[in-house]
Amino acid sequence: MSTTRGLEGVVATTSSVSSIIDGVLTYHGFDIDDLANNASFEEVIFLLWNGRLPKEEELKQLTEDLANYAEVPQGVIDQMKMYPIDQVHPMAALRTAISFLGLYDSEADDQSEEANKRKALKLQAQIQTIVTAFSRIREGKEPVAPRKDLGFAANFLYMLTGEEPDAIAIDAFNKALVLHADHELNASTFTARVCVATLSDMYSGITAAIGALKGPLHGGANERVMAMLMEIENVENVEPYIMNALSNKVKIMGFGHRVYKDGDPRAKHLKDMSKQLTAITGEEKWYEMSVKINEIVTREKGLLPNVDFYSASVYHSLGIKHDLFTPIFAISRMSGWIAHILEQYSNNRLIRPRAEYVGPDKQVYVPIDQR
Ligand SMILES: CC(=O)SCCNC(=O)CCNC(=O)[C@H](O)C(C)(C)COP(=O)(O)OP(=O)(O)OC[C@H]1O[C@@H](n2cnc3c(N)ncnc32)[C@H](O)[C@@H]1OP(=O)(O)O
Ligand SMILES: O=C([O-])CC(=O)C(=O)O
Repeated sequence: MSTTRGLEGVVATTSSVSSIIDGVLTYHGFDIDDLANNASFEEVIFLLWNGRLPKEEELKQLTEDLANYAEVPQGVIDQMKMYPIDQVHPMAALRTAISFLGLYDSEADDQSEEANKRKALKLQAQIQTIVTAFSRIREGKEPVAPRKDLGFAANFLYMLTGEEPDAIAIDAFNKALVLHADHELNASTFTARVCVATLSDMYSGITAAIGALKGPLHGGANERVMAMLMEIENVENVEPYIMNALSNKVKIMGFGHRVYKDGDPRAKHLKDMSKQLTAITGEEKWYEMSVKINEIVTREKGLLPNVDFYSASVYHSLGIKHDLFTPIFAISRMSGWIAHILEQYSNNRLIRPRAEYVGPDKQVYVPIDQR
């Protein structure tokens, strides 16, 4: 038996949801650059779930369905009010709330195509209601109900603040959602596929995926990038801070990638957005510091920024609390997780690799009083 640490380079499944080939990311064959510049997140959801772009009527229907399903059962809100708010990270809250949401769905274990389609819509619509409701509950505010006349990106910002967002914020948030929607067999998507390959239900698959996304080597890096920027404080401090971190073998969050070695194609979009948004807020220093960190880490380690690096200053500029950055990633990635779960169900086989045993051999049981 041979092993590959971290399964690097191992091809574990076929998929037609998204691809990374020669550093180019596509969703079902559409280049991410094309989608980031042109598509709404709703169009991307349709694309990931159906393998083609929607016609006008189909997009209208999906947008309406998402709005109609956006309200979460009151029990989920009431339960969130009982979380030990002071010590709960929003990703932990989200993981628990999504699992709890499954208890309210009488179709949770019905794996017919129609039931799975309804669950997909509910999960995609309700994840952002949960994230925004939790954010408000912990601030002692009542959740804001979703509005049927707002699109997906606008509804998130509206439910978070209770105020209608402006066009620039909606556009930026939409683009961020498009950029994060899917990414081949990343750790959380693989987790979701392993889970549902036992023929477990969609809520279990998504709950497992949220747990995997939460870690700092995956989606949890974006929040930590902002924490690093806050700690560094200004452009002058960047060089000594980063050099010191590197000499102490501290990983710089938002850099490096298992698959991309010549750069993450999503990062340039987020970098442009960071520049644009920090100019609007008058807090250009976050962009300038990010660029400087980028220069040093690339110069010293040859590492390039991944999707999590510039997204930090983008979300910060949109006025979003830093510990909501990873839940936002989950809101977007929900679309990809669901696409992969549906693909897994459609051609399922249990995922069960082997482990090469490296423990002791030929042990003999010794009664407890003789050990
Ligand atoms: C959405 C996403 O999930 S994108 C990734 C988000 N995660 C991060 O940004 C966290 C920081 N980055 C990392 O930890 C890694 O680059 C990963 C997890 C993304 C990829 O990891 P792997 O492919 O397993 O690379 P691995 O962790 O083995 O690193 C290889 C070498 O590069 C170094 N390295 C990799 N990333 C970094 C980094 N961000 N800062 C400093 N050094 C790094 C490692 O220390 C290691 O060096 P060594 O060989 O001297 O020990
Ligand atoms: O693909 C990965 O390993 C991580 C990543 O960039 C993502 O999930 O977007």
